[in-house]
Order: sequence, then C-alpha cells, then structure tokens
Amino acid sequence: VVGGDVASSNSWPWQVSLQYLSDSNFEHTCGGTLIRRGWVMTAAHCVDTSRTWRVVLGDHDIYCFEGKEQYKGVSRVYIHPSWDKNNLAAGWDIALLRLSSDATLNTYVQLANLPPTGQILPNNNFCYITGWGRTQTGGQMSALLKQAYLPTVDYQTCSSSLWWGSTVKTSMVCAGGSINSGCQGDSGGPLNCYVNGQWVVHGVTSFVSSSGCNTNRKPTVFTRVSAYISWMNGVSI
Ligand SMILES: CC(C)c1ccc(NC(=O)[C@@H]2CCCN2C(=O)[C@H](CCCC[NH3+])NC(=O)C(F)(F)F)cc1
Repeated sequence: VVGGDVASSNSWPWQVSLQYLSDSNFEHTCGGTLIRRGWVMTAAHCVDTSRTWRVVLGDHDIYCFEGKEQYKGVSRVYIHPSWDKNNLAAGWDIALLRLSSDATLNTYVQLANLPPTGQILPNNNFCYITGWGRTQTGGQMSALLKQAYLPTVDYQTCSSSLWWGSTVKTSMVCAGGSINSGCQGDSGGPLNCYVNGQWVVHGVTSFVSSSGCNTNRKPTVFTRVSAYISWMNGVSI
C-alpha cells in the first residue's frame, strides 16, 4: 500500500496473509479475504503456480509472532476457469482457497461481508485498500498491515483514454488514481467499502500500472466481487 497509514491491529479481521514455502521459510506473497470459516478469496494471479501455500489469519506484523495468529494449510485451490495468466486485462482474476481446517472466529478473525450479485458502487464511494504490500514503487513490503483511503472511480472515467482505456472491463472496480494505491504484495487482498453502515469487500486487488504503483490516472484495479458471487457459491458453499 502506497500512502495511507498503519492500520490499528486487527481492525480488518477478514484480511489474511497468503504465504508460500520458500527454502524452508514461509514468505508473504499476497493478501486474501476470509469469506467462510474454511474459505479464503484471493486473486488467481497469486496462486496460478504450484507451491506449498499457507494462510495466516489474525495477523498484524507478518514478521513477528504476536499470539493472535491462526496458521492454516490450503487443501485445494480453485482458480476461476476463465482465468488466463497471459491476459490480465480480460479479468477473471479470482480464486478460492479451501483451508485445511476451519478458522476460529474471534475478535481478531471475522468473516467479510460480500456484496449482492451485480452491485455497482457509485463514483467516489468511501473505500479503503488494506495489505502488507510495498509501501512505494520498487520499495519494501510493510511489516505491519497498512490501510489507505481509495475512493472508487466509476467505469466511465476509469475506461476513458487518459485513464486505463479498454484495459479495464466492467467486471473490474477502479479505486484511487492519485497519491494512494495498492502495490506488489497487496494482490488478492480486499477493497473494503463502507456501504449502508457496514464494511463490504467489493474488490480483490488485481493490478496497478507497470510504470508505478501510484501513477496518476491509473487507479488500482480490482476484480469486482459482485460479478463472481454465483461462481463462488457454486464452488464452495
Ligand atoms: C493488462 C496489461 C495492460 C497490464 C496492466 C498492468 C500491469 N501491471 C503490472 O504488471 C504490475 C507490475 C508488477 C506487477 N504488477 C501488477 O499489477 C500485479 C499483477 C501482475 C500480474 C501479472 N504477473 N499486481 C499488483 O502489483 C497489485 F497491485 F495488485 F498488487 C501489467 C499488464
């Protein structure tokens, strides 16, 4: 996350850290969202290589054991069947992870609210991106979970020529586009939007401009969760 600030501990209790085994250590690679006790929603591009995965729930400092964490293996990865790793612009950047055992819900670990099918937020909706990704283009990952105010940018604006043009599809959500943004390592994490008095996860962090994370008129682009509710219901629950 570029810009914003450090979140207060466990204030986004559905945020997970997706990690893979690399030389006998687990490394943070992406974010994710706990949507059922046994299910995490993330980006397809995070899990389209075969690795040994684990999910950490209830985390704040990803480099320090604080005692609230729950560590879960991943028993199965369900990547959207239409996902094409060579065609990020086509969308479909969503996957579900079946956890090896159910999470225990508590103060630090809670389920996310998901939007109703087809819901499209208005321009400038109040949203926050969260994650442990780089804090600057080419910078380091954040040890502590960060949050940044990232208001939505409607499709009409986001798909205009000075913005993302035809790279952005209606199956995506744009947010930000100035000083705050997602960055590498935030992929797969949630776009948390405040709708009717509650936080709802409307996006799965997908991509930013290859010329820099917080590039003007290149908002962070998210997979639109409300376009995939029926697929998710068909897979898991
Ligand atoms: C669709 C096409 C025009 C296109 C659009 C944006 C990009 N962006 C990028 O490649 C930048 C640079 C590093 C990783 N990255 C990204 O946007 C990666 C997704 C890459 C998936 C493919 N490996 N996502 C993120 O960094 C983020 F922000 F979600 F955390 C690449 C191609």
